[in-house]
Amino acid sequence: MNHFQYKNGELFCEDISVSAIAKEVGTPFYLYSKATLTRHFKAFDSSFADVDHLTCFAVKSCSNIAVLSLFGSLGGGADIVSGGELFRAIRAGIDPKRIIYSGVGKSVEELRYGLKSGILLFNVESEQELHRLNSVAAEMGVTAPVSFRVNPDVDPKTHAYISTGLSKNKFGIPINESLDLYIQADDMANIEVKGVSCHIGSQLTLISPFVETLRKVKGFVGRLEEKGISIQYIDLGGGLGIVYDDEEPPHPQEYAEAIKEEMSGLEATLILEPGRVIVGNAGIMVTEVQYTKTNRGGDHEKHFVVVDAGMSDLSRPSLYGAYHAIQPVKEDKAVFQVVDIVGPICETGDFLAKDMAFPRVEQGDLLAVLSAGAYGFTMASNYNSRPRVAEVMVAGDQFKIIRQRESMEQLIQGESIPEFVEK
Ligand SMILES: Cc1ncc(COP(=O)(O)O)c(C=O)c1O
Ligand SMILES: N[C@@H](CCCC[NH3+])C(=O)O
Repeated sequence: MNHFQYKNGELFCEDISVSAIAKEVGTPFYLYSKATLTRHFKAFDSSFADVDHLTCFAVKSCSNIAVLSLFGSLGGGADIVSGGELFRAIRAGIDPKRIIYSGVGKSVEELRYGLKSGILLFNVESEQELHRLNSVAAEMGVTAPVSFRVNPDVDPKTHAYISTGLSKNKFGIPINESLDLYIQADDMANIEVKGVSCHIGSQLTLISPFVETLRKVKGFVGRLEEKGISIQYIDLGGGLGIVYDDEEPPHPQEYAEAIKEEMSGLEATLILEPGRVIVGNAGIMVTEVQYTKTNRGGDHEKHFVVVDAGMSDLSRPSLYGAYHAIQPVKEDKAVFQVVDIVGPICETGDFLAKDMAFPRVEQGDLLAVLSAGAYGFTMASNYNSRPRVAEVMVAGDQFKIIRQRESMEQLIQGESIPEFVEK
């Protein structure tokens, strides 16, 4: 359930019509519903209410500080993967003791920043990272709290580009080779071993890969205990899928029940890193039709709806062939035709939808691209020198721009013409 619904033929976000927002903000823009964000966060988090757990929202999925601050106020922490995300999380008021740091390529500077900030855990992804972290911590005279991200070699049965827990993926340390690393880390002066973490992929629609992973982790924790290494945190990562089209992902409650059953007997705090399941259907992208056209070949004709948002604003369709439902903001359009909905960017791969049966729309009509709250704005770029779009949050009958549309000046901010180029 989300708060993007039609009322009298007009799409509303909570109590405000999307057209009214577009009139003030211009297009394109991302639009988030506070009530939906809150509802989805609580639905996930409260499913684990009876176990010791921490929900660390995956910042990469939707990183606006207003969104992070909302989840912080609901008791959430943050799963970060860069110094930039750490900066955002702290600015949003998230307690560093609720921040965990994943990622295969943490730089010395980023490790230092994490240590200085006093984060809860570093999810270390390689032996070299462990050594780097130990020496940075030694140099700073502190101890680094560590989980290793183990790679359980479980097939998450999702898109190949967002599968992360197979042995052929770059993430984590093969679970079978991790024991020696734990023993090594346990002896290091500036490392405190605290947990085991994993994350097998994103947009999972089955529970079984999570359960298989947790079983492997559980077995591994037993082996660690035999070596005298006790584990305080078990981090299962994120990955629960959502409905974009006709998927049937499990409800967070079902997911939680399966996990809790497997966790029984373990004395550790459970950490979860959900992203998409919380924000995916709490945000849409609004775009305006610029042109419609038909390109005819010998034996075919192709209809295009050209809109003012493209792959630089929402890259998922181009990057993964991902499906996003698209609907006109005004519902009264009745004649359907099969169209490609494309952006203004000079790439054939710049599309938001391909061969979609779509009501006949006209120049100036507003379209809502649904399920755009996760990996939407955060994956936007300035390709074709397009300023990044605005982000807006609605709460009831109010809305606020939570990120201004970029200006032309911001587009070239930091650029300069050196003397040896100037005429
Ligand atoms: C380490 C890590 N944690 C959490 C997530 C969040 O995943 P999702 O948005 O699928 O819940 C990701 C992204 O897949 C990730 O790489
Ligand atoms: N960017 C991906 C998800 C990647 C998750 C990161 N580990 C998507 O849009 O589906």
